[in-house]
Amino acid sequence: MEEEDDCPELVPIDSQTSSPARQIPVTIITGYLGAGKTTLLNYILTEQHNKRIAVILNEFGEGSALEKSLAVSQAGELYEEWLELRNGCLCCSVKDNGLKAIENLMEKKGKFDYILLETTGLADPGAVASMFWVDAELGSDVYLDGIVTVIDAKYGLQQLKEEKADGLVNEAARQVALADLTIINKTDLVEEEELNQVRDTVRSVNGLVKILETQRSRVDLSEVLDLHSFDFQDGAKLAEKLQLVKPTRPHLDKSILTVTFEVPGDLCEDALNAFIQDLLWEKKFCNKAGEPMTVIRLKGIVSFAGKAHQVMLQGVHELYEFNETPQLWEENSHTNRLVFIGRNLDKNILQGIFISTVVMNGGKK
Ligand SMILES: Nc1nc2c(ncn2[C@@H]2O[C@H](COP(=O)(O)OP(=O)(O)OP(=O)(O)O)[C@@H](O)[C@H]2O)c(=O)[nH]1
Ligand SMILES: [Zn+2]
Repeated sequence: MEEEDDCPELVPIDSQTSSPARQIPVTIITGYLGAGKTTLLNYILTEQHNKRIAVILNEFGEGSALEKSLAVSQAGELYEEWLELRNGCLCCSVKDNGLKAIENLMEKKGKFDYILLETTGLADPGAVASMFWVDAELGSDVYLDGIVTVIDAKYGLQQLKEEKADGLVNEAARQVALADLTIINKTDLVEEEELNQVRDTVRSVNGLVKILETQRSRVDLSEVLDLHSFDFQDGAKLAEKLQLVKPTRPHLDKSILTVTFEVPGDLCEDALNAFIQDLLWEKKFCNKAGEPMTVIRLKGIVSFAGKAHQVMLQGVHELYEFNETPQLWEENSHTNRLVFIGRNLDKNILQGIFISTVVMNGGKK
């Protein structure tokens, strides 16, 4: 988000003043136009009766000063709340009004157990995800549980392949790149062969993502809710997952893909900050063709010199953070694992820069 720069500095609120209430998970449901997002929401609402679920049928990301509604469902009843997204910087507008609206609503209607947020088909879920993430540090009532991307089995491939003018990132592919879970929906409309192509293409973009296949978005709810995708308490789970990631081969032109590498040793924290900022913010690193590498999603488990615990690295767009996990390193087996999802990524170049600038002693023992 270019607008980021215009945001006022946020000052941490004294966390002592707010009671240490349980945080409420937010799942972002995204996906291209007509893929089946609303169908999924409705399915979850009818299936899930034990949770008080708030649904934000919102068009965050469109950026215009329109009135937006916030629908809350409880035991089959639907409340609707209107909120106004004032003009101005998108991230501030979404952050201030979106989060405030949720918090106001909770004050009025009591706490929810869960929040589902449907973005518009063309929205960049990264921008929406950022609002919850940034606020987490400020002691927000809510936290981001995961990003779910619904894909149309029939038109998904075409949508993923569409080339954007001026080399802009294809929105459908970006949604897949950011997803923690993808749901390939409308499988009734395609033959096996076509479905395989969609699945392979999704996998080619995102080597980490879990893929489900559905009709009418009917999923096992336990596979969609409470993913804890950003939960650093669960560092072991991410470490395990990262080990299984395979680098992907591009299926699409100008495509987004996943690269991953494993490097032994300890890292210098300042150097890692510099590396990530050069990569995410400055776009300083280029592939062999001289095109700047663009990272949309970043995950890792790393070892900082002098720290006994494993550290989780998470990045969405231009935001990233490190968090110490409860996991301790085993003696002499400090292995840094990183996964990058983005465009124009060249694994060898990236790994080379990483080893020479971030790993202590340039990776030499
Ligand atoms: N054949 C078929 N149609 C489906 C399936 N799932 C949803 N649909 C239909 O596809 C259309 C779009 O579904 P929605 O759930 O509204 O999709 P959406 O992603 O919310 O759409 P937008 O909000 O407009 O971007 C509706 O007419 C659904 O009834 C499916 O599995 N098979
Ligand atoms: Zn919809």
